[in-house]
Amino acid sequence: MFLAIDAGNSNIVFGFYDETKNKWIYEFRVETSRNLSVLQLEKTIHLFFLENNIKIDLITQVGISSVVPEVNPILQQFCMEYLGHTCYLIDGNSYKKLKVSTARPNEIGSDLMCNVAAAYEKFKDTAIIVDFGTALTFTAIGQDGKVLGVNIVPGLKTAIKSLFSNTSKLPEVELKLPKSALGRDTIHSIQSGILYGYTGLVKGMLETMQQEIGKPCHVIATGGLSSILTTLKDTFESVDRNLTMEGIRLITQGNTTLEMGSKD
Ligand SMILES: Nc1ncnc2c1ncn2[C@@H]1O[C@H](COP(=O)(O)OP(=O)(O)O)[C@@H](O)[C@H]1O
Ligand SMILES: CC(C)(COP(=O)(O)O)[C@@H](O)C(=O)NCCC(=O)O
Ligand SMILES: [K+]
Repeated sequence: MFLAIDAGNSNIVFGFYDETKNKWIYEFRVETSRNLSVLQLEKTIHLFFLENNIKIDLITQVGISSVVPEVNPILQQFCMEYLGHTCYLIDGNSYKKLKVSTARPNEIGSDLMCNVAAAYEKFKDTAIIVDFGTALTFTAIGQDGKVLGVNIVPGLKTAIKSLFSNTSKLPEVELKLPKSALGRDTIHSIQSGILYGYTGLVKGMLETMQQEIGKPCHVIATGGLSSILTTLKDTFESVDRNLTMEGIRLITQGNTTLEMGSKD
């Protein structure tokens, strides 16, 4: 069994891939805390393993993507102590040969690079990956797998939290699409503004990007919040919640069609 650990700014996701069944069989999330301790992580995971009858010995390999460097030592120590494994931490060296037309390839988040590897494996064609996490990101890949560009905006929850923390009177509202776009009270107004507003943002961004690329692209969504905007159901060719984990697996195992660069 392969274990992918995807450390994002809101959640650290542990994904378990069963190689005999060729599928992701479990997903486990913990909140990303910069004060996370190894002991705390071990306790939580231990319980999850017991509940799901997962045997540690079945884990043969561990790959990590992290965009939260503060938790890296904790995750590495966890792998060594609890799983008895060294882990492969994806970084700029993992994809140093990858064709990237952005100015500073090493700056790109490893989660986005994992998305690129997995989406290119799927389409082998121009594609845009929309990742609904703490940040909402758009990553464009060319026909040959070259990364054409990345756009970053505040994610849905981040936008809601930012209104709450920057105003006196706006509450933190549930991420729920209201029936009407015309807000009738404060909660409804925020929900409409964010959810219908982001619907337009995503559609507009995709249109602008495809115009610049000069052809229609495959568009795929991922991320913990990828199913909130039901208004976008016809915009995405597919929604793949495991895309980043799939990329972690492909890069760690050196199985990408893209020339990523050596992991040694
Ligand atoms: N099954 C789910 N249902 C609803 N929301 C979810 C689910 N899984 C994750 N989320 C939400 O998705 C967000 C995290 O998305 P994620 O893509 O993991 O972000 P990040 O990579 O920035 O940590 C969190 O706000 C979490 O509450
Ligand atoms: C854009 C991100 C913050 C997204 O992180 P997430 O929403 O998954 O927590 C992350 O990929 C990151 O820190 N990237 C570095 C900057 C870049 O990609 O150009
Ligand atoms: K992510």
